[in-house]
Amino acid sequence: MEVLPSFLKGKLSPIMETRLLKLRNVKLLHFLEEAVDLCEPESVYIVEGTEEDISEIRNRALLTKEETELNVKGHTIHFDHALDQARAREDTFILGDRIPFVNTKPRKEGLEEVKSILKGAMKGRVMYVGLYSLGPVGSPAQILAVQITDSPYVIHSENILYRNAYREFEGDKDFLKFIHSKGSQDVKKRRIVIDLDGVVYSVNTTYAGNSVGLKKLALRLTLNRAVREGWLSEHMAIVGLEGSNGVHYVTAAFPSGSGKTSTSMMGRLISDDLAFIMGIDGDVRAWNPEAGVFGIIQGINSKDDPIVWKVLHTPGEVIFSNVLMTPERSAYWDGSGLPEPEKGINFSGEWWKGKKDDQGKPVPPSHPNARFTVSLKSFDNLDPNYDNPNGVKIDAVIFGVRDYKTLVPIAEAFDWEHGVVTMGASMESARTSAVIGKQDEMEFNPMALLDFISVPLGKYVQNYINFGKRLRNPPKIFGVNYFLKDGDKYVNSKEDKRVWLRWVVERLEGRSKALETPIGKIPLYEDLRRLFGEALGKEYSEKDYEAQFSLRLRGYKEKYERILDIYSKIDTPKDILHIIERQIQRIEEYRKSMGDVVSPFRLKVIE
Ligand SMILES: Nc1nc2c(ncn2[C@@H]2O[C@H](COP(=O)(O)OP(=O)(O)OP(=O)(O)O)[C@@H](O)[C@H]2O)c(=O)[nH]1
Ligand SMILES: O=C([O-])CC(=O)C(=O)O
Ligand SMILES: [Mn+2]
Repeated sequence: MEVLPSFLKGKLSPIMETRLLKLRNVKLLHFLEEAVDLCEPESVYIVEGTEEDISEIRNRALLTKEETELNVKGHTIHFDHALDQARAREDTFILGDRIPFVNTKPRKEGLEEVKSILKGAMKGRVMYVGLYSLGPVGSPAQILAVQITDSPYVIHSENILYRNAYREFEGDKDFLKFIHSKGSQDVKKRRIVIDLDGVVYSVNTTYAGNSVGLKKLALRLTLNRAVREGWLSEHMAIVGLEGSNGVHYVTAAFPSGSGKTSTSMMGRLISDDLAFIMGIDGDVRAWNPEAGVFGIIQGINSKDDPIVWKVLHTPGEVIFSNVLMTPERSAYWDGSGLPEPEKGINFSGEWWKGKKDDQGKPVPPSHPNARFTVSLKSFDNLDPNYDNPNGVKIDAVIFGVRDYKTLVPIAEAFDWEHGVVTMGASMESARTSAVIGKQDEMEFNPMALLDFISVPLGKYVQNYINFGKRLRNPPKIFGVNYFLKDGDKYVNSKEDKRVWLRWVVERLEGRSKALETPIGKIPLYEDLRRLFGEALGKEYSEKDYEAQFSLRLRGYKEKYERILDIYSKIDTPKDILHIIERQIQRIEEYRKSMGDVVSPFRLKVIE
């Protein structure tokens, strides 16, 4: 492969030509041919990932006005279209046969539609080709991926969020394939089309959750592969928690907008959003597919989030998206604790205090799903193992939800299967602004993967259970809820999660006891009082404990009846249904003898 194929003639500078031909990757050439024929770009830019490359792409994002420089060195701001501020669930399809809970489209129809929109979409534009590795290079979790896009903002984001891996593409290696075009940004023609065996297409959107292929689009592909190969590709943070016997790494699933990034800042950061998890010699090991954070900015303040606050106020590479740019060119967002500016520029254009939209609704200065994009390397709590090809050993798994009414702040499962089924597969959580559409409605969201499941759900849960069976000593599983309310007030503050995480560590090290309940094991008052003192220097009253840990058994019963109903109607293995049925039976027995709401002071200590 010494000569350039004809479809690329006139589209590559001599440097780019050398870069491409050096790889001798015929599969890559075939992919480029498809993209060039379809999108008809003026030229092609191969990203090698050198420092010059990275700064060149950042400059191009500024030149095309996809980003604007802020008044701190290295900081830029990007705006997505006012109607393109979050993941577009309704416009996202997996090609192929119907699968319950998955938005599918017949293959031929889906491909024809998206290709007709992408036809010629890059005319007069540069087509960027980013070459990355999901997971540390040389690890069992390494999966190569190629992003094609006409948006320098998208490539700039990926250079921050993923590991450039140009050299790994030498030879005929396989890779995941993503083609994105910002198109005309007509949201009516926004489509995200996922071919599980082929290319993922995304057009007429720039919001990173829809356009950055390696993030949530790749998750559908890797989840599907993981189920076929017997490992787990999850929507989870990975964090190291210090205990008396060293560091315990845990993974933590929370639906979008519900606690992954904030939990990952409570200990040693490995990952804030995604995890590849494999069984290796009987242990569980996990890797971060990513190398950066695309985090929610609303509510980030100096007291609750000192680590993120520092990153967002220090010179260095940061892309802010959909916050307010003040006349002094600084970034402002809601919940920062700073006074609201009088005016600025935001996702709706010019913004001023009191601005209303077409329907007369107030326009907030920053969008509730406004975000920051930053390399992991910028965080003071980054764990030295973040890029270790061996990953880290996982001792516990957390499944967390946003449940205002029923679930206790933390409970430990009886065992792996009980936790996987009644905590992970049974998650119900309130929708947040990370998805376009109605907010705050409770929805079924198994393992925080509702939008990303790409296999039948029963099969997915069975893979989880089988995964545990192959382990020497399966991790303990915990169910968490940071969002319980009494009336309209949260019963916990944001920092209380430190205490729940300490309890996890003490359970792993055998230093805290537990109370038996029908839904799992919960903390004792005495242990929590001690931990609130140690972790936060806070008094913890019996009244607080009772408000947080009373078992709302009627709510629990109704929840598991809904879950049983859902799983009974799809193709679910019998053993999984039995675990839910036994949970309902246990709740009913307790409820009959103890009533609808049971104070934790009436429960017995088990260990
Ligand atoms: N009330 C309350 N809010 C919290 C707590 N922890 C986090 N939040 C808020 O919940 C929102 C989402 O938290 P994140 O940790 O960013 O959620 P995430 O799971 O990383 O979300 P994605 O990045 O969309 O996947 C933010 O606005 C936080 O400020 C908590 O303990 N209590
Ligand atoms: O993908 C996104 O848009 C951001 C994110 O982390 C999520 O929604 O889970
Ligand atoms: Mn996050």
